[in-house]
Amino acid sequence: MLFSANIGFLYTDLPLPDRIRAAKRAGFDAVECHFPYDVPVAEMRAALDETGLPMLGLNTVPGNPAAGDFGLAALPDRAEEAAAAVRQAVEYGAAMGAANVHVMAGRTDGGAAAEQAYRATLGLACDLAAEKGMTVLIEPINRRDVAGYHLAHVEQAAETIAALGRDNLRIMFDCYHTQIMQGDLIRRFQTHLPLVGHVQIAAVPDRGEPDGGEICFERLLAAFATAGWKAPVGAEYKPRGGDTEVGLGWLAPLRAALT
Ligand SMILES: O=C(O)C(=O)[C@@H](O)CO
Ligand SMILES: [Mg+2]
Repeated sequence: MLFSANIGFLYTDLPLPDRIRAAKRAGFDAVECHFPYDVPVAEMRAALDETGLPMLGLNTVPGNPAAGDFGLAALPDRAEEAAAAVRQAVEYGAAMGAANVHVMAGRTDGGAAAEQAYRATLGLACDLAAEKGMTVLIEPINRRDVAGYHLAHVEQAAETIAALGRDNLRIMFDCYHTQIMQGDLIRRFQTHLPLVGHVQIAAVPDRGEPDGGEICFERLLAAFATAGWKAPVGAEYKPRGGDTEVGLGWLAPLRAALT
């Protein structure tokens, strides 16, 4: 099993390009990020070239987090901002060599207008991403952490993907969020595997290192591998002690157990 360091949550004491270098030293096979936009893309590219790590993805900007925004794509009255966020993410992502762009939906009332806006933004994202050979990801996010998030269930993501009928639209299967909202992770993953573009893990409920809580990662990821998952799994957790290096004791044993 291969692992990707999510440098949005890991190594947060370092500048982003140095987080890529730290991930390489720690033995990760890939990296992924959240919002790299303040860093000149050439600096990200240089760290990726130097380490040889693939960049799996980045997020569209969330809007104004201080005002409670957690994405824009499904907000009917923010369509222009959502489109600009998509253009920015595809452009930056392509320059960095990223494989995927995660388009963040935002908090909505869950009504038809929101889903219509969401599909319109995703259609644009798929068109732009296709020109760069990139895939668009949509991620069901738990509503305990992000109340009102438009996309919270894997089946809803599958419905949206079916409605759009695009080849480059996939699910970000984040086991942390889906365990909280729905559970039944192994069956749900097997059922939706053809639609899954990326997998992420963290302990539940504390979102710490994947070495405890209510998920047995060894058995979960063994089942994912048996189902056919070969791409890296994203380590998207918040180190419990704050120090990423100190908390990395989970990586080698989990990798060894899965080989
Ligand atoms: O919160 C998550 O889970 C994510 O994967 C992020 O991309 C959202 O910021
Ligand atoms: Mg995630």
